[in-house]
Amino acid sequence: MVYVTRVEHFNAAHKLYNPNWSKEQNEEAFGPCANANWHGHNYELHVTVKGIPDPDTGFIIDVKKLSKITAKHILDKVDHKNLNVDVDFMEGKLASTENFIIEIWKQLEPHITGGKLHQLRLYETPRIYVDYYGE
Ligand SMILES: Nc1nc2c(c(=O)[nH]1)N=C([C@H](O)[C@H](O)COP(=O)(O)OP(=O)(O)OP(=O)(O)O)CN2
Repeated sequence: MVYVTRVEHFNAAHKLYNPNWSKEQNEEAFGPCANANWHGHNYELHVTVKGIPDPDTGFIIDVKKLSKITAKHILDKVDHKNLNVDVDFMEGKLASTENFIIEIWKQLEPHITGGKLHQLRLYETPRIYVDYYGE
């Protein structure tokens, strides 16, 4: 089994806010990321597909095609957008990195052909990232 990874990047704005909580509770939980404090991140998304290389191409999946699939189903919807307001698949979700990666998986996984989606890694900042394996 071989694992091939394509790295993508995008910029998006968000705030961390629980609508069921008071302003004070949100500030307590999320600090400067809460309430009206919209801010942006330079996200980096690592998409890893596993499989056996095709004997004719040597590819599990052509990473150029993988990049186009990711662009169509994720990047075109989130790049330069507000995750709390503009992104249909984040509607009703708290825009944490954890929730975001789960929703990205749901959008992307059905469109991966050839290999199988193995892992997503999403960097919110160079010091904060989450991994997700679809379970
Ligand atoms: N478990 C999580 N914790 C936090 C998340 C998250 O998604 N999951 N997100 C945030 C905020 O979005 C915050 O904006 C993170 O950015 P920042 O404070 O700039 O993060 P850094 O630690 O990289 O920056 P420092 O300057 O090193 O503090 C908070 N928590």
